[in-house]
Amino acid sequence: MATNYITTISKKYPSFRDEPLKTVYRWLDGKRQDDGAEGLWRIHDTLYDFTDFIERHPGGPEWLRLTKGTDITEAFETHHVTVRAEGLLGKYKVREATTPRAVQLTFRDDGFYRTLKRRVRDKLKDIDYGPAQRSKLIIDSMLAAAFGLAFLAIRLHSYALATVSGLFVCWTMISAHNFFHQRDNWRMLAFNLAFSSYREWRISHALSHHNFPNSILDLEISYFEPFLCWLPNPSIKSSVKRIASWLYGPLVYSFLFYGEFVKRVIETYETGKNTFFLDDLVTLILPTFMYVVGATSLWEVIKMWLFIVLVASFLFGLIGLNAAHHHPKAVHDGDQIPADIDFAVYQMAAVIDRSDTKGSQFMVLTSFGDHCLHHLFPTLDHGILPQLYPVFFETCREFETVYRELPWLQQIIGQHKQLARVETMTYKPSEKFN
Ligand code: HEM
Repeated sequence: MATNYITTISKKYPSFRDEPLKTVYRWLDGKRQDDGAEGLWRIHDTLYDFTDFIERHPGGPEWLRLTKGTDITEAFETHHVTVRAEGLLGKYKVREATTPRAVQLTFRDDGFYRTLKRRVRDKLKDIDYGPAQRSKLIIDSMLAAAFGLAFLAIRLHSYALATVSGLFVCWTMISAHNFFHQRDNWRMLAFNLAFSSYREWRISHALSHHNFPNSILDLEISYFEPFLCWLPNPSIKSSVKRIASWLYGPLVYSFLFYGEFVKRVIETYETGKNTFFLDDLVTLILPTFMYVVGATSLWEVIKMWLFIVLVASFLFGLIGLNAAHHHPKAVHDGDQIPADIDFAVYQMAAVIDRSDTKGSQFMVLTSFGDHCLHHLFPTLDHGILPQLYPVFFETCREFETVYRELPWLQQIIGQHKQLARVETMTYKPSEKFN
């Protein structure tokens, strides 16, 4: 039978996507307008009212508070591996939705994702959870190293040591990403170490990017579009931008963290909506510590701290934007994908894993490693993901979907080729890779 293809997972061009100030709250407003959730929460084709459940939600109240009025199908499916959450749905059901879903990703009971989830659920009963504890030890050690090096840097007036401190700030933040995907816990706050916000990333990264990677619904695509454009669409990237972005890309990486802060200041000023919370003060802990223990001038501390943030930002961009999504063979909106694509198959289409970090828990935790499995089960600690490969590969074979991986150098070269790519391609799940 001939396969039908589609070129986007979003049936409708997302509302507010092209507004000049792209923010997480505007993204949620757009979903409220487009998702047919009628002011409630939508899962598949049913509407629910979880108002009374918000404060009791084991994952934390924020997830449900933020998503009222939107379709949470993908988030609901991926954030609950056990059947407990599904068992609660009946209690909160209101009625059937009147419009079809805006996103064309499927979760058939006999499809790839649900089959794999059942197998993972069984597997989780007898795996070793020791590595999840080790993840905590790793992030705690990196946090301590970031502070220790910042102390030495300010005492010895050494920008070389400040650079290494920046590396540890970056690694700490990437590892904190493992924790903000999970139920509320203090380690997620480490993500706020350098002007970033775990709260905003739970929307832009966990709800937007994770569920709809490389699509027009992915904020990690639209945020960068004025500067770095990965969609293969000549109408949004001129010939000059396609190549010039290779040169100024590193500058974009360096100012990512400052940019996030400035954007939130502008948003608060322009919309009157406060986007700052008590946890944003975490950003000030490192410079305050440097000032207290460094016994030097405030100006010295500010200069060196801003330098540490710059280094951390550059490395975060370098690692994050070359991690797994922007190789020319990774599907981007505009490329052809099979119609009715299963959620898991779409994730595999949009991810090419890093092969060189496999097997090292430290490397995986600090490089967005084991990314495919992480997209499929974001609440599972990165430390335990390697134990799931046997059931994952078994399911890949059964559904004739090829798992793809490449070393970092090829990911970096691929990311630059993707910035230049304007021709679209067709993704065939069973097609051989390499
Ligand atoms: C935007 C949608 C949602 C998100 C992002 C979300 C996120 C999460 C997260 C991060 C956890 C912690 C997982 C862990 O530590 O293993 C969790 C647990 C849980 N959530 Fe949600 N959740 C959502 C919607 C819901 C809804 C609608 C229900 C109930 C009807 C629900 C019920 C539960 C339950 C029972 C748990 C405990 C863990 C389990 O037994 O699976 N969640 N959720």
